[in-house]
Formats: sequence, structure tokens, C-alpha cells
Amino acid sequence: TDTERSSKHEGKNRQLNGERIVAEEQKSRKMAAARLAAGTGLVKLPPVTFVTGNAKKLEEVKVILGQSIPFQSLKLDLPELQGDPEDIAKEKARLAANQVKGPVLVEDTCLCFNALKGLPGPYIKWFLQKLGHEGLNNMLMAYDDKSAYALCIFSLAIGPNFEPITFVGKTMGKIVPARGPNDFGWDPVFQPDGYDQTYAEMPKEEKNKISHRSRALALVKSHFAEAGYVFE
Ligand SMILES: O=c1[nH]c(=O)c2ncn([C@@H]3O[C@H](COP(=O)(O)OP(=O)(O)OP(=O)(O)O)[C@@H](O)[C@H]3O)c2[nH]1
Ligand SMILES: [Mg+2]
Repeated sequence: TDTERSSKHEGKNRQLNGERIVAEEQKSRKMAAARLAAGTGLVKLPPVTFVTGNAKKLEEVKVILGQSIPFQSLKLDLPELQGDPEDIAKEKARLAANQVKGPVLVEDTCLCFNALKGLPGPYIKWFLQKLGHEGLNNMLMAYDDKSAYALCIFSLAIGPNFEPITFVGKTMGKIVPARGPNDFGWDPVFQPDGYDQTYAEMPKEEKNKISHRSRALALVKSHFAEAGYVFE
């Protein structure tokens, strides 16, 4: 039956962390859309502020979004909650919306090693900072499985009093000894599936076609297209 099929489907989602995040994120997106629709009718928004302390992220976001959403940026390294990647992104969005007092977009990036059950995940920034590319490879020395995935979770809060909603992008790959220019984080040690180049070796346009960030931003763009927000 459909119920059996869907409960089987749900069971599988629970096993796969990335997929579970995607499902929850769809639910919370629906809730927020309903809230807006039930509101006062026309909602006029100031441009969305993308808040990040990371210049490289901003560079990619600018290129990928182009003119699709009216946005500006604010350089702030917000404190981050520990825990579930989706909750980290939402909490970041709440903090950002309270500071900006308007619509904000934030992003949290995770690099997850399958052999380590998804770690370092959201803590990759600190692992990379302390251990470097070689250390990240050494962490996997005890395992045959070098597979990994990059997760990007954008969170949008329409304002300080709105529940943040999230958009998840995932790219599968593996951890390899560093290759390519060293100008963005762990790009040199991540080789996406189906490619023989690392993110760092790929031309930017090529990375942006398949990256965790561009996949999450594709969902952000369709949300904006569907929600019909009106900007000031
Ligand atoms: O090689 C990379 N390719 C990428 O596509 C990418 N995206 C993020 N990162 C790095 O992964 C950590 C995430 O931590 P993070 O999400 O908290 O970011 P952040 O603290 O730098 O900025 P933000 O939190 O102010 O937005 C930080 O070390 C980032 O430099 C990347 N490295
Ligand atoms: Mg951060």
C-alpha cells in the first residue's frame, strides 16, 4: 500500500542523515510559506542581506545568484551553535535577522566523512584550521572508505519574527591528497564523484555547476520564484 511504501521510505530517510535533513527542510519551508500566505497579503521586503564572514563563499554566491534575487552582503562572523547542521544554520539565521532587522540569508557548510559517520561535519572549519589538508587525509588512514560529502545549508529568515527555513545542497565525493590551488578551504582535498579533478583544480564555472553550494542555491532561487515576494 501507499502507507507501507511511504513508511518504508521514511525509515530509509532516517538512516540517511542528508536525506532526512532534506525532508525536514521541505516541511519547514511549507510551514513558512503558509505563514506568509496567511499574513496580511502583500509582503514588501527590503533586499535580502547575505551574512557571512567568508569572502570566498560570498564570491561564489554572487556568481551563482547573479541578478536572480535582490541582495546585499554583510561581513559578520556569527557565533555558531553546536549540533545538527540544519539547526546550526537556522540559529545563524535568527541571530542575523535580529542584527539586520530585515530579511537575511546565511549559510553553513559541512564536510562529512562516511567512515567517521559524518564527522567532522559542521566542525570542518576547526579541523581544517588545526590539521590542514594532510591531517584531514590522515584522519582517514585507518579506513579503506575515503568517501565524503559536502553539505551546504542555506537558511532564510524573512525578518526577526519569522521562523527560518532551510535549503540543502549535497555533493558526493572522496577525500584525496591535496591537489590544485590553495585559495579556498578544503577544495584541494575534495574530489567530487564522476570527476578526476578536485574542486580546487576545476575551473570555477565547473565547480559551480555541481557544487553543494550551487545545488542549495538552486532551491533558494526556486523558493523566491514561487513565493512571489515583492521587494521595496
Ligand atoms: O574548500 C572549500 N570549499 C567550499 O565550497 C567551502 N565552503 C565552506 N568552506 C570552508 O568550510 C568551513 C565551513 O564553515 P562555515 O560554514 O562556518 O564557514 P565560515 O565560518 O568560513 O563562514 P560563515 O559561517 O561566516 O558564513 C570553513 O572553513 C570554510 O572556509 C569551504 N571550503
Ligand atoms: Mg562560520
